[in-house]
Amino acid sequence: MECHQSVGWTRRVGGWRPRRSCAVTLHQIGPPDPARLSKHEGQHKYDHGHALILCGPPGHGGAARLAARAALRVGAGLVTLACPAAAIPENAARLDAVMLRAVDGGADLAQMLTDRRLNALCLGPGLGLGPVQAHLVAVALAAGRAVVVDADALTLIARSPDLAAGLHPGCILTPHTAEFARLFPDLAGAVGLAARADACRIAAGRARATVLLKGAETIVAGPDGSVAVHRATGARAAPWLATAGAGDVLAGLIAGLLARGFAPAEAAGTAVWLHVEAARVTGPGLIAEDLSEALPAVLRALLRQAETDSGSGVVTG
Ligand SMILES: NC(=O)C1=CN([C@@H]2O[C@H](COP(=O)(O)OP(=O)(O)OC[C@H]3O[C@@H](n4cnc5c(N)ncnc54)[C@H](O)[C@@H]3O)[C@@H](O)[C@H]2O)[C@@H](O)CC1
Ligand SMILES: Nc1ncnc2c1ncn2[C@@H]1O[C@H](COP(=O)(O)OP(=O)(O)O)[C@@H](O)[C@H]1O
Repeated sequence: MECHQSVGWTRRVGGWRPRRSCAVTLHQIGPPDPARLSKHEGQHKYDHGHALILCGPPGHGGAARLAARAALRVGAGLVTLACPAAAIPENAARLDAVMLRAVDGGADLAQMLTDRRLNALCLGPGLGLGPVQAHLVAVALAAGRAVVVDADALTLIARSPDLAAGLHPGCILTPHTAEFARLFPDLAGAVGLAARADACRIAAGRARATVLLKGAETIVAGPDGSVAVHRATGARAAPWLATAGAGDVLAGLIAGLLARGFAPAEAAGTAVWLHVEAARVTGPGLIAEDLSEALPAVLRALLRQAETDSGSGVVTG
């Protein structure tokens, strides 16, 4: 899709401004390559990575649990939920395949991250907005892992230039419109696809990270200036995604794909497509819990199509 929008920045009085009037290609995010999502004979769980999902205090764990289950469903080999010790009983009662570790602050997290096999983190869903959580975000960013920065972690970063300075190219920021406005107030208010894409591209350059701006038209912009869009409109409409926790599931999907070794922009685009496809498979009545449960059918259909296209007719997955 050809889209008239700016490329590059120019310095003007009052700060950086996008350069206008160049035409760049806004890539459409389509179905992922099934070969990237399959698992092969002879591989073991550590070949598919280990995602760590940070969780908030007792009574606030639902969002992180949704993310953790999505990370596991999309194929991360292992997923661990790190929560305050006081929240272990609640989470243990609600989780089986997802593992649990007590993390009461930044020092505990730093100790845990000495295990290099924990290769992807998810920060923010239901995390909380206090100083303990801010320290967790600082430690997680400093660890230099692939990181999904969502929900409360975005709000903390918007409040703290020091935290924002810790962002790096391994980060994927996943704001909804209000979170985007908190992070980038001067870029908020863009109306229309081209303007939103432009705002997202500038934000990614500024953050030195991938930015995924959520909505019926979701934009994924990389720090290298690349921009892509997934349009859940028309034949791919998914209005039942407007439900509490859908964004937490998306964050978990991205974290799971990062654990599997996907690069940030590829993880973001693949997750957005799978998320919408899972919503479309489920249809009316969808709640966030349904998205992960719909994933096996979505993945199987993708893999079956690939087998049919290659002519073998055998689904190996
Ligand atoms: N089941 C759960 O445990 C859930 C927990 N959640 C957690 O609740 C915390 C607060 O997240 P919220 O996003 O609700 O709240 P926020 O504190 O980020 O802000 C929500 C406000 O932003 C406005 N807004 C504008 N555009 C919006 C958009 N596109 N999407 C959403 N809000 C928009 C809304 O009107 C609302 O007043 C996070 O930690 C989040 O992870 C939510 O994700 C919902 C589900
Ligand atoms: N009308 C819609 N059409 C398509 N996708 C939508 C629609 N409304 C919301 N979504 C998607 O659902 C998710 C909602 O995320 P978010 O706003 O963070 O909610 P929550 O914080 O409750 O998880 C995003 O991925 C967004 O793109």
